[in-house]
Order: sequence, then structure tokens, then C-alpha cells
Amino acid sequence: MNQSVLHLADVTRVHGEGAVQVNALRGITFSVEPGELVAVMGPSGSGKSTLLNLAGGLDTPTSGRVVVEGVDLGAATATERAKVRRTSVGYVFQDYNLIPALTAAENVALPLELDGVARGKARELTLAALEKVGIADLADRFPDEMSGGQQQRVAIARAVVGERRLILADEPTGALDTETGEEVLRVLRDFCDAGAAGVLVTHEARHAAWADRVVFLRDGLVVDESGATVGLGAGVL
Ligand SMILES: Nc1ncnc2c1ncn2[C@@H]1O[C@H](COP(=O)(O)OP(=O)(O)OP(=O)(O)O)[C@@H](O)[C@H]1O
Repeated sequence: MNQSVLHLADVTRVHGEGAVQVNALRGITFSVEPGELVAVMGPSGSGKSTLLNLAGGLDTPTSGRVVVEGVDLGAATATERAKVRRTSVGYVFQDYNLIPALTAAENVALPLELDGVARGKARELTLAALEKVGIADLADRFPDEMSGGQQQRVAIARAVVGERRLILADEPTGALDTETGEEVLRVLRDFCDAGAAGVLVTHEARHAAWADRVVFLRDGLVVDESGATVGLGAGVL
């Protein structure tokens, strides 16, 4: 059996202390396998971003285990955790988070350069990633010279460059029109079809339809889990 790319085992996360304590996650267990795209849906405050931050090693659980590509992030040293973040995990945000002073290619190459990949190799991997998202011809453009959809493609290329296998996408289509949003989701889907594992946080059922499974959160608990083509009733949201 393939090893899960992401595994959360009975994860809780309590934010704050005392009277302002919030149980953001109250015992979540789920896995994402290679090739799988899982949508996470739920009302505002249900714990979606907390889940994504834990999965990416940006936050640590109060209890439970978060395992990325076989590395238990809780048991790992800070150096090991940072390495998993750099080499296994890619983030895609609603607002792209590109660096305006860098070209598309430079934005994509940045995580590789931070990881010490030699320049020539970084350039090669960068162009391959831009090619995969269909914008290799825009490699030398700056973010403000590209449309929103093109910028989000750059962000996806940056998230997957160098064979990172876990893509965490937080409302990646939130700033895009419907058609462009669907194109971006198709790119995400393609990467998962090619073997990556993806987690897509979304409020929109029609976006979740790109996923293999949908996990519904409410008040920090998984309240439902289903295939993307069933169970998308508005009652859950
Ligand atoms: N750093 C923090 N300190 C205190 N409480 C927090 C913190 N981060 C999140 N919370 C609380 O934890 C709960 C879950 O928040 P989270 O951001 O994970 O929800 P969400 O489902 O992503 O919401 P949204 O859809 O609005 O982004 C909320 O009640 C939120 O107020």
C-alpha cells in the first residue's frame, strides 16, 4: 500500500487560554493519499485554516499526530520540520502571495534557491513547473504584468516545484472569475492526477466537485465525509 502523503491522527488544537480558549479542532483523523485531492468545507470558524496550517507544519497540534510523508511533525526537530515544509509542502493562497519585485520564474525558483538547489538546476525545474501550468512563455513577466489566473498559476508552479507532493490550497480561486477559477482548479487536479496529494479549502460546492472526497467540518469536528459527487447538500453548510 502507498504511504499516505498526509495523515492526521486524532488531532486537537486549542487556541488561546482561559476564558478566551477556543477548541479550533476537536479530534480530527484523516489521510490524503498520493493522487488524491480532498476538499475541506465548512462554515467560517469551523477550523479549516487551522487544519491547513497544521498539515503544513506552520502550527503544531495541542494533541494528536500530524504525519507528512512519513515524518511525524510533532516528534521531528525544528530543523526536520522546516525541511518537510521546504521540500514536501506547497501552499497556494487566495491572494497568490507572489513577490512583486520578482519575475514569474524568480518567484517559482525562490523555494529551490532557499533550499540550496544550484542555479542551473533551479532554472530547469522552474521552467518545467511553469510549462506544466501552461505559462512558460510568461516566465520573465512580473506579477503586475499578469492576470489573476496567470498569477495563481505561478503560485501553483511555486507550490509544486521540485517535486513537492503535498499541495495545500486555501480558497485558491477566491479572487478569480468563475472561468479562470475553474482553469486553476483543473491545474490543481492535474497535479494530483500526476501523483501529488492535495487539500483544497473551499466554500463552493462546485469547486469541491473537482475533489475525490469532501470533508465537512463544523465546530472543529468532521461531521461528514463523502465522495465529491454525492452529499453536497446545502444542509451541511
Ligand atoms: N490564533 C488564534 N487565536 C485564537 N483563536 C483562533 C486563532 N486562530 C483561529 N482561532 C479560532 O479558531 C476557530 C477556527 O478558526 P479557523 O481560522 O481555523 O476557521 P476557518 O474554518 O478557517 O474559518 P474561515 O472560513 O472564516 O477562514 C475560530 O473560532 C477562530 O476564531
